[in-house]
Amino acid sequence: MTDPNDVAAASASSAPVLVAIDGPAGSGKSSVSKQVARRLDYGYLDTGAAYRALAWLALERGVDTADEQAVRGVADDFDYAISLDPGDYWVRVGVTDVTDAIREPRVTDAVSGVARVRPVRESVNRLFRVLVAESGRRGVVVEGRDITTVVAPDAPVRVLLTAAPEVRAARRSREITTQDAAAVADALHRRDAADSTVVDFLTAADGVSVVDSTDLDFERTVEAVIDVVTVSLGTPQTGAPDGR
Ligand SMILES: Nc1ncnc2c1ncn2[C@@H]1O[C@H](COP(=O)(O)OP(=O)(O)O)[C@@H](O)[C@H]1O
Ligand SMILES: Nc1ccn([C@@H]2O[C@H](COP(=O)(O)OP(=O)(O)O)[C@@H](O)[C@H]2O)c(=O)n1
Repeated sequence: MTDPNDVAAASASSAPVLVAIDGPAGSGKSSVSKQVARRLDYGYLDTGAAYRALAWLALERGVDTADEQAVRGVADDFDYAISLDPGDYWVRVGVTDVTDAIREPRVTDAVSGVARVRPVRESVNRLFRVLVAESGRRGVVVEGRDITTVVAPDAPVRVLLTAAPEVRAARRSREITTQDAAAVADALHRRDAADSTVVDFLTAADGVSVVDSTDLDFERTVEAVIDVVTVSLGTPQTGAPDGR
């Protein structure tokens, strides 16, 4: 895990503009954030991938994710890397590419157990801040559950991306073809319930703008988030010409 001393060194370098996006499972955080980052020519940081990669590593090692002490042991030896390029997304643990493996249902089922361990959260949060500070980007879209409240409460742009539970479950079940829709919906609601005991990502904190995508298609959701960025930063945001 990252040396806390790295944080001071990292924060001394020029700080990218942060767009913080939180929300429940299936609200569109990853896909919308990635597209917003492309449009603005910003970096993109998927924070959930770190918790998923840690859960993957715990499963690889046969560690019971209900055992906090054992999970902390795995986190102490977590060689993690993630791409912040929205056009080239990958996640690695050591030399292993785990980009696809961390989306497997067995990992999804285990991830909340890992995410509820406080020292693990503190440790990955330090890592996120270093990744952003060292990104070399003029801005980074960071998405997760506690970005607007814990990881980057001072971010100039803070968004809570929501959608009705049945809409989120339907979106996720269209992606997962190895499980039936009822099982996917059940797993999603159970995970939200477990996760929301640790951080509140269902109500907007003060100063956080809500984008409800229940009745918006993907494109309109991206535009709604870019509108929040424009209003929050006070200038129209122009990104890369190939950002669309
Ligand atoms: N506004 C939207 N309308 C329809 N589908 C959407 C919308 N936003 C996201 N999606 C789709 O819903 C699915 C879940 O989105 P995802 O970005 O993985 O959500 P999250 O990261 O919040 O779990 C993806 O297949 C995505 O393409
Ligand atoms: N900032 C974050 C991001 C994710 N997580 C945890 O990581 C898990 C996976 O996050 P994710 O963003 O990949 O989940 P999806 O909503 O994309 O399915 C969540 O279910 C939470 O347990 C968290 O606790 N805090």
